[in-house]
Amino acid sequence: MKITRLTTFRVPPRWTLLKIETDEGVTGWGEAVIEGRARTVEAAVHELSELLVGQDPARINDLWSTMYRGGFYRGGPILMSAIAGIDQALWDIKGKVLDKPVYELLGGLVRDRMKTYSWVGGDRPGDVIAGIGKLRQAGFDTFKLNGTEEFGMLDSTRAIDAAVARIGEIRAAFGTQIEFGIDFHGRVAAPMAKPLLRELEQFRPLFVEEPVLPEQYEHYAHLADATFIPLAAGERMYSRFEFKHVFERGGLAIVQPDLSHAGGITECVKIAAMAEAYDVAIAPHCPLGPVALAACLALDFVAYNAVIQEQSMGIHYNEGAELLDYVVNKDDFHLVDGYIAPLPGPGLGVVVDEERVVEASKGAPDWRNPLWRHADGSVAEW
Ligand SMILES: O=C(O)[C@H](O)[C@@H](O)[C@@H](O)[C@H](O)CO
Ligand SMILES: [Mg+2]
Repeated sequence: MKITRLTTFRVPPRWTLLKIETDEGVTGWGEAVIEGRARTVEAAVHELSELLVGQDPARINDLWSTMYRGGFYRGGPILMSAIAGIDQALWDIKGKVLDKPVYELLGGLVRDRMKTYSWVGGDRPGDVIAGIGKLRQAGFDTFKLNGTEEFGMLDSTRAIDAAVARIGEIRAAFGTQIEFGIDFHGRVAAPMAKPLLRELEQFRPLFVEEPVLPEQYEHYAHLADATFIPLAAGERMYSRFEFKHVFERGGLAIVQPDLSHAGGITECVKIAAMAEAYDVAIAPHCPLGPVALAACLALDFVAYNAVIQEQSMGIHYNEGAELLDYVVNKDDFHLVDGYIAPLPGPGLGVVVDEERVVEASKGAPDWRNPLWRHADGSVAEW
């Protein structure tokens, strides 16, 4: 079998679906995107296709090494997201050829169902109480919200109190009937992370995510020494070669690689194994589409230390399309009490509605994240 063509479809809300075709009619799908730089990753995919067309899609490990090592420069969000989407599609092809779900090819199920969580509150953690109430009726009991709005390197007591009050409202409204992670989203700098974590400790969040920016990863260990709140990060780390620094220094209780940013299934299976060796849990990041989620689930069902899965149903980014809009086998993604069963189909287990994808790709908007500024006019981390 030979790879014949790679086609990319930038579609609302902000995803890029990649289709890899072969000379025997088997096609695989992946999701190759960095949110906000879709065209850049798309260009990287088509540059990498020079290494793929004419090759045997079964040789995923060699194709992965060729893409990662063959171009001299390596790593980072653009190249690793391009490789990730291609890797997902190659695993999809392999599973379809062998008529097996990817998790079977990776050693079979380690669990019968996977816990998921749902976002509430949006960019500016607004009315999360109503959001949680609504989602609880859908069976969710675990949520994630942004912990702050713009936050200065040295911010006021009032800013800390506002963040704390919002979390306090959640516990007051729902007690311990629910769990929630708080995403600092990299908005909080090292000087403010410790005081903010201290004030939030009383509410026992499930985790605090990106407590500082990923390039400040050496602070994770210090922050972990100062708080009992489990710390999580990883969506802006792109390979096992980055994660190793975090494992060696410690500080993260949970790592959150994104299966569409950190090199795909091939790479994230390795990251999960490294994490387990350090007794670190894995909770794959996935604010994206159905193929990215299916790739996460392929990992979740084979990694012992996978603890919870982000999924984007109803997420504040999904304007113009919802998680399952491009999926034919929607029922396979049905959640029961927030849990999802293994996708039964071969490969990644997603039947893509190609006609809908092609239609949606016509004139797809270029999504950009907001550019925030502090009161003094300086750029604020979004
Ligand atoms: O935890 C999450 O889902 C992420 O922080 C998410 O908000 C961002 O990755 C966003 O998708 C970037 O455009
Ligand atoms: Mg996050």
